[in-house]
Formats: sequence, structure tokens, C-alpha cells
Amino acid sequence: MKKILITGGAGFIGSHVVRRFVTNHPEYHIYNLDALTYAGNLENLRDIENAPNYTFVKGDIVDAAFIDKLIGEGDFHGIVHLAAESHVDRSISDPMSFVMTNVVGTVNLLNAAKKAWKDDFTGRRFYHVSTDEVYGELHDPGTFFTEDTKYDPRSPYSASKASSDHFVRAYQNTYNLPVVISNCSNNYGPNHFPEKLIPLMINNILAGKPLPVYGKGENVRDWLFVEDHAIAIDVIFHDGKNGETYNIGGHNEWKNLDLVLLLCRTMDKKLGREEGETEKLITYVTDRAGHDLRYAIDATKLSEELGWKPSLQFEEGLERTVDWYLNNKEWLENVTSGNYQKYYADMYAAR
Ligand SMILES: NC(=O)c1ccc[n+]([C@@H]2O[C@H](COP(=O)([O-])OP(=O)(O)OC[C@H]3O[C@@H](n4cnc5c(N)ncnc54)[C@H](O)[C@@H]3O)[C@@H](O)[C@H]2O)c1
Repeated sequence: MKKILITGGAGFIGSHVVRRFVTNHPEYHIYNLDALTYAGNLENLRDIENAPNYTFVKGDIVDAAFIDKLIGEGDFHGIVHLAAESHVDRSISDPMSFVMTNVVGTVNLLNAAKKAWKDDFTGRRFYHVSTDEVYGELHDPGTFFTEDTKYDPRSPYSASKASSDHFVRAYQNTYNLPVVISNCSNNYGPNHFPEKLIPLMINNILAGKPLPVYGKGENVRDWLFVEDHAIAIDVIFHDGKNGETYNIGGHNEWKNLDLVLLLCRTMDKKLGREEGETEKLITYVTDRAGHDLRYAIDATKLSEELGWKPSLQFEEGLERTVDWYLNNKEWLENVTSGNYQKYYADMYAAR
């Protein structure tokens, strides 16, 4: 049975990718490598944890000796790399942890794959999951990031992801490592840690806390339902061409303020409140340093060459997301308090 290593599989997007691969590809054995940082949580994979083709491995991609051993002995057919520090605000207060995980961690994985696959790369693939933020920001409506847009990262997070993208391409160019990269827009959906916009707002609404909107709420993001991203990763992993980059996006742009207002109206309905009640919690706060104005993805290459398209309309995806959080308040409480983290850290410390 072919083995696939997925890194960061206990996180938000990673957990959806692991579930998709475990469920839709019984021909593979999936190894989920994750350090279980504040953002990683095995509760996200409870439903598949006993699947016969699934194994969890706790470990840190920054630890080169550990990664060399794991990949050296693992005979992995493919590596799907999602492990990262992922929150822009945290990158502003602590850039070095982003350099370590996103840059050094990625190079450790590339080195280990190069050594383990020993110049016979037939049937192997290193898939690097990246972000549209590497392209910088857009101003003019009607302009989009394409795969040819020049990199212009503007936050420590996007600079670290851009750097890792460059390393991945350099390993293809220099050592012929078979690589593929995708750059995706903002994801939303179940299991999203409540520090990012949508789950933070849902969490605050449920707690009756203010809803902090940066600046005037004018920044624009393109939103994609996380399961559609997982499907795109599956399609690119299997059908994408080595050395290529694929942009993934929802063609679904929202100003932050409009998005928060839509979320407030959805919550009014779900919580049986009068329309307009929830939006009273909106508070405008000092803008994020260096806040990029607009991101928008042109995903034509992916749809024309590999036939992928988002399956879900935004209103439906947002409603599914809200329903998930309302039905999983315990999850929200346990990730916010760090209970899950402690529980799984203790479990692995005892082994
Ligand atoms: N969230 C988005 O909207 C978005 C959009 C495009 C691309 N991406 C990219 O997708 C990937 C996953 O993003 P996410 O939002 O799911 O992130 P996340 O923060 O929810 O999850 C990251 C996971 O990586 C693990 N991890 C962190 N450091 C590690 C280390 N040193 N060793 C091993 N594991 C480690 C964490 O424990 C966690 O499970 C990232 O590479 C991110 O850059 C995210």
C-alpha cells in the first residue's frame, strides 16, 4: 500500500485534507505528522482516528534529525505539506517562529525527501500548500492574482510562505525533486481556530463580546469553503504537473465589514434575535500594521486544466459553518481554553 505523509493534519485545513484522503483513498495509508501546537488538535479527526489506513505521528518539522529519520525510513510515495504557523497577527509579534516552522521546517522536509528518494523520484511527489498572500495586495477592482503575478509578500507570515515557495521551486530546479505548489485564498469552515476572522466573530457573538473590525472594515478577501480547498488539493496532488503552480480561489470577494454584517444577520436568525441586534457588537479597532487591502485569485488554470471548481455558494457555506459552531460549542470552549491541547499533550507525553 502506498504511503502518504500529510504535515499539519491536526490543524484547520490539514484535518479536512487528512479526512478526505483517508476516506476517499483507501489505496493509501495516510500518516499525519503534527506538532500539536495551539492550532493543532486531534479532536478535529475523532471520526477517522481508528480508520485502518490512518496513523498519527507527533513531531516537529523544525527537528531535522527526527524528520530525516521519519522520511528516511517511511518510504513515502508523496508528501503533502501543510504544517505552518498561519496567523498574520502572530507573525507581526513573533516573526522568528514563522521563519523556523515555515522556512526551516519546509527545507528540512525537502532535504529529507531528496535524501530518502535518492535521485529516483519516479512516482514521488512533494506538494507544498501555500497562500495567495505571497503575491502582495491588489488595489484596482477587476484585477486578480494569476500564477504569473510577481511575488511581493508584505507581512512576516507571507514573507515566510514566499520564502518556502522559493525553496520548493529551487529543489525542483537544482535537484529535480518532483514538486507542485498551490496558492489558495482565505478558507472558512468547521474546525477553524477562533483567532481568524470568521470563527473569532462567531465565538465573540456567542460570548456577547465586541466584534473587532480592523480600520474601517474596507479590506477585501476572497473566501473559499475549506472542503473545496481539500478537494482541490486532492485533484492537484493526483493530476497536477510537476514544477507547476496552481492558484485556488472561490471567486467570492467580500469586504471585511460586509462579511461581518452578513454573519451578524445569519446569527440573528439562528439565535432567534431581532434583525440588527447582533451587529450592535461591532467595534472598529486600530488597523493591523501593513494590512493588505485586497486579495483576489484567478483560478482559471486549475479549472481549465484540472476541472476543479468550488462546489458551494458562500451563503450556504457560511450557514453550514455557523451551524457547525452552534452544534460544537464544547469544541470552541476547549480550544479557547487550551483544554484539548493539554489533553493531547499529556496523552503523548505519557507514551
Ligand atoms: N487558513 C487559510 O485561509 C489558508 C489559506 C491558504 C493557505 N493556507 C496554508 O495552509 C496550511 C494550513 O493552514 P491552516 O489554516 O490549516 O493552519 P493551522 O494553523 O490551523 O494549522 C497548522 C497546523 O500545523 C501544525 N504545526 C505548526 N507548527 C508545526 C511544526 N513545527 N511541526 C509540525 N506541525 C506543526 C499545527 O499543530 C497545526 O495543526 C498552511 O501552510 C497555510 O499557510 C492557509
